[in-house]
Amino acid sequence: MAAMSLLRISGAGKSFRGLHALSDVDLEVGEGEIVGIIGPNGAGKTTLFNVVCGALKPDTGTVTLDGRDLTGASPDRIARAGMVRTFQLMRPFTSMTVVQNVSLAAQHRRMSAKRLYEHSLAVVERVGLGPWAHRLATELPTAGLKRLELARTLAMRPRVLLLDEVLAGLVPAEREPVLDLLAELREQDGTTLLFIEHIMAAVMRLSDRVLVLDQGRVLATGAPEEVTSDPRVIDAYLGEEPARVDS
Ligand SMILES: Nc1ncnc2c1ncn2[C@@H]1O[C@H](COP(=O)(O)OP(=O)(O)OP(=O)(O)O)[C@@H](O)[C@H]1O
Repeated sequence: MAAMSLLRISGAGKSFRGLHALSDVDLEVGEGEIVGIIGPNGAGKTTLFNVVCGALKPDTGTVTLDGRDLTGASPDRIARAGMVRTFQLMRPFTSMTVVQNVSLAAQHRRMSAKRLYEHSLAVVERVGLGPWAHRLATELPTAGLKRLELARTLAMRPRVLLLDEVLAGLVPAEREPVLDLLAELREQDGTTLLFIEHIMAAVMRLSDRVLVLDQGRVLATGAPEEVTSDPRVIDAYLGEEPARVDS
């Protein structure tokens, strides 16, 4: 790769009491690139996100963003450096409206109260929650909560956004607008995306490149068509449930 990578994960390893959740994982991601992360349950996908975003300190290896070493830094510092993740099961602050929940996430950006409100409202509208902006976040249906989680991360204006199964729990008709929004983030904002996803149709559509993890190791990496036709990937992951490719 000629251009310098924005995000560089090098030799990342993490064990839990002897279980190698992540072993010697290397990944370089260019600015504006979209990388899908797949693999069977327990492959280490979430652990990789946690190591990158500072929720876990890796036992080995380094994580750098734009040449800056962020290995083992706090999630807060990493977020300020421009890298944030979404959580699968987000719990909004119950007594707050949708826009207030988003404001809370953006607060560290040192804006005036008025500017913070406008910024948060714009993000809420961008993710399609405009009509819900002033309702309690707890009134949102699942699809709405997923959008709110996305909005909370977007409010931080990430350079690198890590998405943990943002499509899980959505019916196909609800997935489309989310996929469109993710593609738009790259097109309009140049946001770099890493996304863990089990829905292969989405992985195929969105990814420039796919990383396959298996038992904590990189099993394969390459263009979506390349990776999904790799016999080792079919064996370790896709083969179990061929229907995944179309689902
Ligand atoms: N905090 C922890 N303590 C102990 N073991 C853990 C911890 N977090 C993860 N593990 C183990 O590490 C391995 C990798 O888990 P991880 O959650 O990263 O996999 P995953 O690929 O995200 O799986 P899934 O698709 O099921 O979410 C699993 O065996 C898991 O049980």
